[in-house]
Amino acid sequence: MQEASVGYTQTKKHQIKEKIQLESGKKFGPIEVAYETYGTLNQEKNNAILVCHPLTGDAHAAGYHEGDQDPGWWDNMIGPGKAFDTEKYYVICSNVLGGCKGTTGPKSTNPETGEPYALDFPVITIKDMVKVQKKLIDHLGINKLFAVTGGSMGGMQALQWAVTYPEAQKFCIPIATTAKSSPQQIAFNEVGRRAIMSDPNWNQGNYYDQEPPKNGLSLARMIGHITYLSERSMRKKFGRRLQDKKDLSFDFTTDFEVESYLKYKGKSFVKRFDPNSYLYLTRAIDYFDLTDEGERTLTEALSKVKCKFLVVAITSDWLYPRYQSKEIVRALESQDIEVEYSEIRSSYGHDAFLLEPGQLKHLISSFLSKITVSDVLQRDIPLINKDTSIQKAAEKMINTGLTHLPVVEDSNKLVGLITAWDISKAVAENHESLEEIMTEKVITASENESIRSVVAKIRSNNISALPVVDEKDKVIGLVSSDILSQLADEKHPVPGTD
Ligand SMILES: CC(=O)SCCNC(=O)CCNC(=O)[C@H](O)C(C)(C)COP(=O)(O)OP(=O)(O)OC[C@H]1O[C@@H](n2cnc3c(N)ncnc32)[C@H](O)[C@@H]1OP(=O)(O)O
Ligand SMILES: N[C@@H](CCO)C(=O)O
Repeated sequence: MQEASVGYTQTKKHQIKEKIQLESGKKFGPIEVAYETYGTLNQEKNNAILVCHPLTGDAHAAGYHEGDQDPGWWDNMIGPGKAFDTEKYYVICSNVLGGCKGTTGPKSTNPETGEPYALDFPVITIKDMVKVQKKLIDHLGINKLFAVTGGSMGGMQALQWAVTYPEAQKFCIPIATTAKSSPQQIAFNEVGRRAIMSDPNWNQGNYYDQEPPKNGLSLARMIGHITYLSERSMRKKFGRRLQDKKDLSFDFTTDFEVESYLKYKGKSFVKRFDPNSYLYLTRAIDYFDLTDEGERTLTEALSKVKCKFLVVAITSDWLYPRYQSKEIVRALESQDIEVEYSEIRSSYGHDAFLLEPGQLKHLISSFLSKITVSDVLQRDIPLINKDTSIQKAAEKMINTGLTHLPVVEDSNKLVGLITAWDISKAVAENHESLEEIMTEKVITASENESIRSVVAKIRSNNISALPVVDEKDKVIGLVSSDILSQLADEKHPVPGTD
């Protein structure tokens, strides 16, 4: 399928009225959450992918806002035919707590004072960000996310989701990240923060009605940006070329292209970011440590996770080096948790997760294509037996929204299937018992069957849901054609389809 844009998008808002308990012990609220969604949430609400943004990202991950020249920050990854294919998945991205792009952060108005919070905003952590995202996901009525993903600080959030809400996602794809910030990462963040706080315009964070600390923020971004590139990519991009001059100036004006580039990056950053948010978000990154400051090992921290992992590192990333991803992989493997490790081979450095969509698409789609029925089946379904009244069966369908109910006997052994159509027929033809109308030769799926195989069954028999049974014909759950067709791999059409 050809890649395409999700088109025009709009940022929506969700209000969390109650206060939430922060990791610091403080309670904080109300909170407004800015978010965008792309694609369509299916009826079962099981095709949602939460994309968590990196340090300076926002809710606008894909598509265009009216009047904008540039698309969202991960537009090369999200859209029809892209790695996160919006023809299959419903992609959600929200601005983090503490951010400056619509979600409550230091520049938001404190309802108690009517003034911006500034430094009265509480120190927040990755756990707190994730807690707020969970409230948004609950609000959208999604019990279980198909996947949670993100790069850098987004990868930290994805890991934290798997630890805090083990039942809430099937797949976790952390990219170019770590299970705990290293001294070097903290050190760079601290230099950036000092640059902001040393700017006289910072004024202890109270600059919202005056000139903001632009020089400090710009300097912080210049330092940060160096860490997002690799030595090789800088050499390739700039060499020692001079900017708009033939000779060295022998003063402290801009001589080299690389200097000009960094100044440009710093200057453009201040137009889109709040200095206080930079302080708070880098602090949240510093505090990120799944081992809770050594209170438990990483293996212990990850011992309760339930999802499958694809951990992606970047070969030239010296800010979040590969060993940090491998630590996560080893800890998961030692717990027998299914994990794949892959590398983006790139000279771009840390920012390669924004610049190598081709490789990422290949890694992610081949990882997601390995899913089986067990990854998508709905386990919590009502079962009925032959003696259930037709009215009761109809009630169960209405209450659950399911159009197929397996009929079982002792120990949940499958003996038949009732569909909404059967119920209509029973009413029209005056049948009195389920036994008269149920299908006895039921086509079923097994837990480890591939999606392709089940889609083939569904299409060739023209049915829309299958009971999933174990080797003793005991019902485990139900899969519907909706999610299955979406996940079927278009590169390998399912037999019997055009
Ligand atoms: C909303 C968000 O952005 S979310 C988070 C993701 N975004 C970021 O991280 C932004 C910071 N990262 C970057 O800028 C990254 O380098 C990338 C990955 C996003 C962009 O990579 P590339 O497309 O290779 O762009 P590159 O780094 O070369 O920068 C290009 C810009 O620098 C300018 N530039 C290049 N060389 C020079 C120079 N010698 N002097 C001055 N400016 C220069 C270009 O004119 C261009 O300007 P424009 O962005 O206004 O068009
Ligand atoms: N360059 C990205 C990654 C930082 O880790 C950003 O600014 O968010």
